[in-house]
Amino acid sequence: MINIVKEPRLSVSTCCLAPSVRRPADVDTCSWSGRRGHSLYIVASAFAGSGQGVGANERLVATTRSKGTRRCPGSARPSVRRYVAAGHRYGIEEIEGKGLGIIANQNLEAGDLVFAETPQLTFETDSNQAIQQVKGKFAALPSKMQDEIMGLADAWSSRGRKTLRGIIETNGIECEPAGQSISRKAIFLNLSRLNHSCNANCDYSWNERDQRMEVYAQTAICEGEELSISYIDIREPRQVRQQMLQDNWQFRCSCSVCSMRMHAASDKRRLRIGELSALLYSSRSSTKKFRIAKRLLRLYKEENFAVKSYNLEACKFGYDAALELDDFEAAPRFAQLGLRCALICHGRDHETTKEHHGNRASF
Ligand SMILES: C[S@@+](CC[C@H](N)C(=O)[O-])C[C@H]1O[C@@H](n2cnc3c(N)ncnc32)[C@H](O)[C@@H]1O
Repeated sequence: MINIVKEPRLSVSTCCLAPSVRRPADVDTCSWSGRRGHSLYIVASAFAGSGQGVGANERLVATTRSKGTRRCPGSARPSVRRYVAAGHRYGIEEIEGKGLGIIANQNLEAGDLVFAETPQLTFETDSNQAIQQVKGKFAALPSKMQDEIMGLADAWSSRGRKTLRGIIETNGIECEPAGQSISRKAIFLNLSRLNHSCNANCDYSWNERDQRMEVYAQTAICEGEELSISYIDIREPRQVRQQMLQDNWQFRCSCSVCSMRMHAASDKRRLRIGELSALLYSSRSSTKKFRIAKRLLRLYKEENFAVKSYNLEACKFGYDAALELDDFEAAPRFAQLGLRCALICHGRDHETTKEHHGNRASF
């Protein structure tokens, strides 16, 4: 999940689909005039049935929020109609200034699976033929699915005229087993509605066995709160983050971190976090890696990072370094924390979680 090479996590950022001038070509043979646009009539994609995702072609229906449930302080939202599938943990609705977004329909705990979704369109991003491949696959889809895909946001649309290329740039998301270079991306109908935050409360994890993307809550979330993911590596100061989001998704981020008036301390911390994270990979000394891992864990806590993939990375390095240093007190602590983070990021059955289970069990 972590890109050490600081590139956007969402969107297609390859030579084939994202040339140095990132704006997709105006003339695109797969252009669309936005027939349905941002309609609130959404048909969910097919799911490999965890019971927590939306079923294949299940229509999302309007509901109103149930009364009398726990609410987060300050999360009161005007009474809105939600478009949800009955019994699901989230709904899709209009969010002021952001287009559509996803809202929690119930209180969630860290590690809860919010939904799982199979991709509608996959493509290789390291192929010179990437855009042709996407167009070919798109053309082969049923027209209803083409409509659904063309109903997704296009950050590059001009006067409401969307292009397939713009939609892929805006919504394409990597789906590779952890640790592999990103060369396969996909379009998902529901996942694509998650907006960005520089301290997101959700993260996504590719489940290679079931060939589906899973979205996990990273912290406790109250009913009515917006669910968010991070489109970029957030270990950057505000100005860099804002520039990346503007360049790649055409919006100015006003998340809780970006809108802090006193952001100097956060910027300083994130810069340091970025430097230390890079050092984890470049350093050859186990002693140094061990110290960096511990320092990073402290900084993530101070910066209140909700997403646990960064902690998971630090735990993995810390655990390996502790073993190399024969530190049999620290190693199980890293293993224990790593397992907790893996469960929150990836759920029980993921290979990464099993690896951390193994580490924990060896003590
Ligand atoms: C992947 S889409 C997310 C869903 C989108 N809001 C929709 O209506 O389908 C990305 C686009 O959503 C909008 N967006 C995402 N996060 C945002 C944020 N934090 N603030 C404002 N706009 C945001 C931007 O227009 C961006 O190009």
